[in-house]
Amino acid sequence: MLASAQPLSTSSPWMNFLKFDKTTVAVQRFRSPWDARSCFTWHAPASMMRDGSEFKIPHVMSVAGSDSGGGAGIQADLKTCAARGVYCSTVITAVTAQNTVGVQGVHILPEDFVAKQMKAVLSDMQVDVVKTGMIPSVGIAKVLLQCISEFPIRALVVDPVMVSTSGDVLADSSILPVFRNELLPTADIVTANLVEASALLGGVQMETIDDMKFAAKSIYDMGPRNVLVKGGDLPASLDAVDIFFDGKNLYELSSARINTRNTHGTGCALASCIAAELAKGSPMLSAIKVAKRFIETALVYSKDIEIGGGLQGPFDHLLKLKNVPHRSLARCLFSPEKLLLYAVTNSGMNEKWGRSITDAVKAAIEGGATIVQLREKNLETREFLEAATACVAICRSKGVPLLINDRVDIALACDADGVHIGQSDMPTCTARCLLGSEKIIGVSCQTPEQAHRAWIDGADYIGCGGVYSTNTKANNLIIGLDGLKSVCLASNLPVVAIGGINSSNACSVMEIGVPNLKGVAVVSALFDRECISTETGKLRALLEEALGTQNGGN
Ligand SMILES: Nc1ncnc2c1ncn2[C@@H]1O[C@H](COP(=O)(O)OP(=O)(O)O)[C@@H](O)[C@H]1O
Ligand SMILES: Cc1ncc(COP(=O)(O)O)c(N)n1
Repeated sequence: MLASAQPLSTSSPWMNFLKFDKTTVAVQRFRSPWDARSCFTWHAPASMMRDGSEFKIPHVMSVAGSDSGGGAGIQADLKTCAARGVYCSTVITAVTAQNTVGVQGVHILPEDFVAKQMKAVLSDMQVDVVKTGMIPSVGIAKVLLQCISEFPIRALVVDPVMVSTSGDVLADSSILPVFRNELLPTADIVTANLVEASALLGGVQMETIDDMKFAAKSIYDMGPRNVLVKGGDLPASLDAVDIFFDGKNLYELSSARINTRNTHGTGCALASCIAAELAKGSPMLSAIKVAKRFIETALVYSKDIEIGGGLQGPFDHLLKLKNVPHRSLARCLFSPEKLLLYAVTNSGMNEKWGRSITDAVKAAIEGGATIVQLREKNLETREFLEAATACVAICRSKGVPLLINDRVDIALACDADGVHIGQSDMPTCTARCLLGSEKIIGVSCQTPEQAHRAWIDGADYIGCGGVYSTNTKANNLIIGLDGLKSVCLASNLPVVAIGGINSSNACSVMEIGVPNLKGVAVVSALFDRECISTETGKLRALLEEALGTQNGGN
């Protein structure tokens, strides 16, 4: 259940009188009606609560400007929420023509159209948290205040965007009174950078941590429930220090200052990450700590990426842009025909013959393997990852897909083409969530029920066996050719047969007469032989012949 908000009056009775010098801060303080609401008495994490059969997805609505360069504004909010696993709807207040050099133009949207966007979202979707960025006009601020008074939300995060990192004005000083008198008093948190904090406080100097502490307390006196003063631009500080004030305690939140030009949009991402964590149900201080860590991690990851030629570059919220170790080599698209001769490695056999995994994989590909799986049960993770990364490079250069047995983490880390999982490994749908839609997932099935399930759960192919007895898998059930056929018939997925298959029985397997049986997976008959490439070549020729006979017979 969401906590419901008290309706908010649009006329503002919470006028504060602040005198902005450090000695006298005379404050007449009226808290907003939101003080009375229980927006932070979280009944249960909003995230992933099962309500009947449906998941309640934490939802942030971002009310902000569009940054054509994609680093800040709405674009930053969308990426941040996606990275944090939270749904983000967007109400665009202005469209900016912007890049890493600066802001070349600002087109403010008509306030009635901003209102239309807001109502469209709020009237239909259950928004947990509203996060505001660029509010470029008093009219748009009023529209926002009106809308959030009409619809229940759990929290309001205000990032009082005024000037871009490049120094361009995004909201002029005419916005300050409505910020001070109306928006801030309704906010659960305000996240102001040094320039914004100074502007809100009528131009106070912001040069030291003590100035930031003073500012946090003074802004708090304008009515928000919490204040974060961000020190990204604090000249004298070696660390990136932010000051958080919750009305009782002051916190100095410090992280390493990352030496990079790619800090465009950090403020937007910080605020939307706080909003995302609040939407999941986090208390305020932990939401801020998570957000700060999120920024630090993203900046470390992105410190050397090059997008645009200006002074302030964007960073990578999703930590994905560099994750293509072999970017010059195209990923293999999976087609069922690739299952024809499926080579599955075995570390014991490589040890026996004194071969490295990479040499074994190279030889199998040379002989004509059409797909390779690394099935390494003895290697430590580090060693396995190194070998897998090398094998990905080899396989990709030859257009042969490489899958990892069981280890989704290794597959992700080395950017393999996918995984092969068994019935007692990670569930297929969980593996799919982790791997995304592009990776190949193969599932071992021995029964028609398992085969049907694999199809429903989003597998790409089925590995079916043991067709014959084998000593590469202990206690393996032998299902024979009949079992193989019934599995094939139970699923629309392509099937590869496995278990004791070699050049003397491969043709009989391929001749069972089901169109979705696409090939054979082989371990010993390739890797427990003196010359892997010769054995692979022989088997490939036999399979081609069996295929030719089948196609000729059609
Ligand atoms: N170079 C940096 N290294 C680490 N953290 C940074 C760096 N620059 C900014 N931050 C952090 O990013 C967040 C946004 O801060 P800031 O850049 O001051 O906001 P804005 O983008 O609104 O100007 C803060 O948590 C700040 O500490
Ligand atoms: C549309 C829009 N919103 C916010 C910012 C602030 O981001 P930054 O301070 O990093 O320039 C921006 N530049 N553009």
